[in-house]
Amino acid sequence: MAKVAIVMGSTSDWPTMQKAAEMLESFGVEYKAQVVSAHRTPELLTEFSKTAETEGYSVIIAGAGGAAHLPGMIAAHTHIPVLGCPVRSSQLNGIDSLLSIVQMPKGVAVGTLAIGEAGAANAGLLAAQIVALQEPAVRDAIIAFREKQTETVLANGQLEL
Ligand SMILES: Nc1c(C(=O)O)ncn1[C@@H]1O[C@H](COP(=O)(O)O)[C@@H](O)[C@H]1O
Repeated sequence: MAKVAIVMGSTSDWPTMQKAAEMLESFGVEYKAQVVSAHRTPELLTEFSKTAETEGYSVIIAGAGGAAHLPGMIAAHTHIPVLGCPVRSSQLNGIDSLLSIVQMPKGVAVGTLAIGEAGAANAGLLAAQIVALQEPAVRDAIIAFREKQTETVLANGQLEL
């Protein structure tokens, strides 16, 4: 089965990025999580990005906060799709992370998700949807998840006002 890489700039990002991991687990998608920083471990970033394909990854989820150059720098080194997760920062509440990730120059793409845990969860969902193009079992699990979600919302929406 295709693997998903979850990388993050710091261990402090894990509570957010864990939401991506949980989503992938719920669909039975194999993943590996690790810390890689464009700023603090630049050589590891280059090695990780250049070997991602031979390591069997088909999607990379990259989360970082503040000056969040990680997703863009990974995308610069590989053609594998990169999903960028802006982690909420303490100073600017994640607006800095979002703007750092989303404003890529034409020709190098990062698919940017929303700030924080919901965005990270959706990165896991989107990565699973990409994997599902080749994996019928994952496709079935995603369809079942969406149907159950719709049923729950409809059931909970019966308010007596
Ligand atoms: N934005 C980046 C990068 C990068 O983009 O390469 N490396 C670390 N960081 C971010 O710095 C924040 C604070 O990190 P610490 O909590 O370790 O001080 C984290 O949100 C991390 O993603």
